[in-house]
Amino acid sequence: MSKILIIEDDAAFCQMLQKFLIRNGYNVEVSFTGEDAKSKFKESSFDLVLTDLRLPNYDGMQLLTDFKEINPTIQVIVMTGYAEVGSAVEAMKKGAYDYISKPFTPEDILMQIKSALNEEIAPKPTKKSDNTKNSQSMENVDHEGEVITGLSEASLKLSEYIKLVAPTDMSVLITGESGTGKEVTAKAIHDQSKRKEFNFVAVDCGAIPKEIATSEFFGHIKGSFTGAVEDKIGHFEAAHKGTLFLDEIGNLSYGNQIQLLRALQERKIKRVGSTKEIKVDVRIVTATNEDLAEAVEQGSFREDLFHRINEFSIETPSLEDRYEDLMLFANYFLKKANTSLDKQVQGFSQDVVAIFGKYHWPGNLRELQNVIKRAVLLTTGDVVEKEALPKEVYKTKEADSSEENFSKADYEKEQIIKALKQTNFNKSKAAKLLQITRKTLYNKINHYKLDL
Ligand SMILES: Nc1ncnc2c1ncn2[C@@H]1O[C@H](COP(=O)(O)OP(=O)(O)OP(=O)(O)O)[C@@H](O)[C@H]1O
Repeated sequence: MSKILIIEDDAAFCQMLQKFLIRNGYNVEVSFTGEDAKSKFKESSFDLVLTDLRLPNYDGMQLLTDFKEINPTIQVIVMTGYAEVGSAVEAMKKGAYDYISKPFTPEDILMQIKSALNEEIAPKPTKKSDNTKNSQSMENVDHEGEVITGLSEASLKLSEYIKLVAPTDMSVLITGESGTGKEVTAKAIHDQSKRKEFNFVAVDCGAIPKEIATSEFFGHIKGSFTGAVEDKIGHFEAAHKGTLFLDEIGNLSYGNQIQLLRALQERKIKRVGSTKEIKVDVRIVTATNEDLAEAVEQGSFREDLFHRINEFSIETPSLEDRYEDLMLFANYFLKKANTSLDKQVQGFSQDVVAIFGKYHWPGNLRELQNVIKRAVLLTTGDVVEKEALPKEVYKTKEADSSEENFSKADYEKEQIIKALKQTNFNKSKAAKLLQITRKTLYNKINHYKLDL
């Protein structure tokens, strides 16, 4: 049985990966820090190392060099963020076998491991969702994501809009704060459309370096540039007859916006290095947590493209706006965490329910999900207790005397003005800086009657 060492500081992710690999017949050890990994590596012999490059208090590249010094034949696969391709290439120069960009599917990592260990690779299933790999993450290892509809007015309205627009071919712009379920909404539109038998291709425009965006969108042919070692289809072709979901569309460079607009208008694309036009039939769904209309006014987003992608718009509500659904989501995330971490936590203590109700959840559903997953990991009893929650969830709004409120208000006002100045009065960016939602920022601007 081959022995694998995983080094990753995200404990929950690490354990999920460990379980998945154990289920696939490997002997797996994990380390959350570089120091620990090094001592484990010295003590016992491994066939393969799977390591993150960014580790607390340890340079991942140095760790790779150390491993290679101890055992020059060790196979190392590095896990990187999409934007870190440069360091991945450097890692390979230092002897890493390969790199894999996060998020990745379980099948992808399994294939790479098998290939590194020279094991036989089973043929990939040919189901339609194969091309949707960008939209999947390790979250899908243990649990097929369900979509919770919710019963609050805001949730019902969201479902109604999805139902209404899904069967049409209209392009949809989904706006909403970070973590409110924009991608889930885009997928629901696809699943309820006549395109559902074809691919849903999700692309995070914020994570694609602008130099490679053209080839990512439209593909390339072998030899068209250094590194184009074989023909590659782009996201447009992959989404043919299906749905192309462009997340964080506001992050596209101006040049890429022009290319995108042209492809949408002409419904034809050309791969980089090729003169052949290829017809594509894609429905476009986009998402942003920026104020695109403001970006248009400021000249950083093209107005023609804005209208082209915004035939219909949907706003995903913040968790604050769907508070009636909070425990519905909490219980669902508990079930999901139990499944992925192999735990049997039954519920939440009264204290925790009260804390959840008071907290304003700036990171919305994603934050709720992360808080619950972490809490499930830390819980040894039947129910999640306050101690398993991160402090910031229950340490808010505790000081409530009017004097404190007064000085707090002054301080808050000052911070808001400072953040707005710092971001050139871009409210989305200022809200991000202040770690509050855009809506909360607008409310506070009104509340303090700030004249901007
Ligand atoms: N209706 C829902 N039912 C179940 N889970 C949901 C639902 N909506 C969102 N989630 C979960 O909440 C998390 C955040 O959702 P999603 O990624 O769609 O948000 P987002 O708005 O696209 O985030 P970002 O702005 O950061 O890209 C995901 O893990 C998703 O599975």
